[in-house]
Amino acid sequence: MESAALMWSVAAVTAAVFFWFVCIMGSAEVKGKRAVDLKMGSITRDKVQDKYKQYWSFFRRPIETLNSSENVPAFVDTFYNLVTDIYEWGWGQSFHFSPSLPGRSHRDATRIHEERVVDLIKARPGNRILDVGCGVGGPMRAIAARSGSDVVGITINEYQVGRARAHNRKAGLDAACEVVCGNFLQMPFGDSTFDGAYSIEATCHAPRLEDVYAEIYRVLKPGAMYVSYEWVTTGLYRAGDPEHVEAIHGIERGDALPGLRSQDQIAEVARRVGFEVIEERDLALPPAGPWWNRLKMGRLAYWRNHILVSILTILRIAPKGVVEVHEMLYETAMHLTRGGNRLIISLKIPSKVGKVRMEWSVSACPALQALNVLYLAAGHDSETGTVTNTLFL
Ligand SMILES: C=C(CC[C@@H](C)[C@H]1CC[C@H]2C3=CC[C@H]4[C@H](C)[C@@H](O)CC[C@]4(C)[C@H]3CC[C@]12C)C(C)C
Ligand SMILES: C[S@@+](CC[C@H](N)C(=O)[O-])C[C@H]1O[C@@H](n2cnc3c(N)ncnc32)[C@H](O)[C@@H]1O
Repeated sequence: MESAALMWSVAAVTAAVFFWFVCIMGSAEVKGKRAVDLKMGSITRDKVQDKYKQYWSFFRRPIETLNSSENVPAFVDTFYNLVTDIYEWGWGQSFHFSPSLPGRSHRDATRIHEERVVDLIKARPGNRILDVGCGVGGPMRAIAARSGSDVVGITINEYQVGRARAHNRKAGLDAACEVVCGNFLQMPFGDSTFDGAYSIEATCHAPRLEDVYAEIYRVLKPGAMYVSYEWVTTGLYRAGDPEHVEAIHGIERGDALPGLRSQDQIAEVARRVGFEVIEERDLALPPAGPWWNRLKMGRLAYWRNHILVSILTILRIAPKGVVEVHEMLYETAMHLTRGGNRLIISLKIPSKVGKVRMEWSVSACPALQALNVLYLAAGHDSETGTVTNTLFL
């Protein structure tokens, strides 16, 4: 009798520890996803491993063949089927980095970085704003809530559309946020139909940046503003250094990128399609804290997540293939950290491009600088050529 009671107690404790490990420790940052709910987007369970292998062999090809390939959007779609739930579970609803802000949480830094868009493109209540490559809509909700604008997001991935709509409803923002499934290289929107646009770490998936920038230019009303947070290689990147090349290729393979562009190419492309470039800035440079800091979540956290996905796969709760996808993301995180530490990749060159001309003057505001925030004042007037606008970046 006593040994039966002991066995039951051991079983109960084991179950409680397992529940805590999976459901509490393994729950999403923003409680959006739990480890036990990991799916692989719209891919059926039995196809996950095959799809992962197809993805991997496609993105291991030489970059020159990738950026001329018509198949890139289809493989980017597969990539987001494979990673969307893991991103939500391990990172949250905003699939991007942000400059780290001393004394502020990652969550705050993310929101501040997103809300900065509102000022940059001057989004106002009643405006129609386009989110190019919207993911599951973390930025879209922050920007709609902050600006009172209506935001229309586009993503190539159907599964993300469902996730974004569900989050919008839950946040009570479904009237202000619309999500469309489509290719940003051929958008299903009329010419001159948006008052502003932004893209956050999304246009790096385009094989040719011209194509997506030209589409954005087409759908913007004359004078409207566009801001893009781009992933780029910096001037320190040396194509002859094997360590640099390995880091950059690792980032491209593990993030479905058909070839990273260098920092001096972005504004040039924007001009070529008709934009006037108003301002360009590398937010990875001081005073901003390193964007890759957040990846230093510690080997323990990665190890815990690895054990979790392995157990869930053995129990057939998670589909076969999840462990490989998780492993790929871990490798990618290592390459991103290496690239960041060597300063050969910068993830933040927001280039603010618009169809109007404005004069900019930069002045330092000590109080704001303490938060690693820069203060910009712009002057421009319709009659005299100088209106006053104050932007907090
Ligand atoms: C802009 C893009 C995505 C940027 C980031 C949101 C993601 C890049 C690498 C991802 C991650 C790497 C390691 C994962 C970890 C192994 C896992 O346990 C939990 C999730 C990760 C932290 C995951 C989260 C998202 C990233 C940081 C690209 C695609 C253009
Ligand atoms: C790294 S995520 C960023 C998502 C979002 N901007 C955010 O910060 O949370 C990149 C997004 O770009 C989208 N994307 C990539 N290529 C696309 C294409 N050709 N057409 C539409 N969306 C695309 C992906 O589906 C994904 O939603």
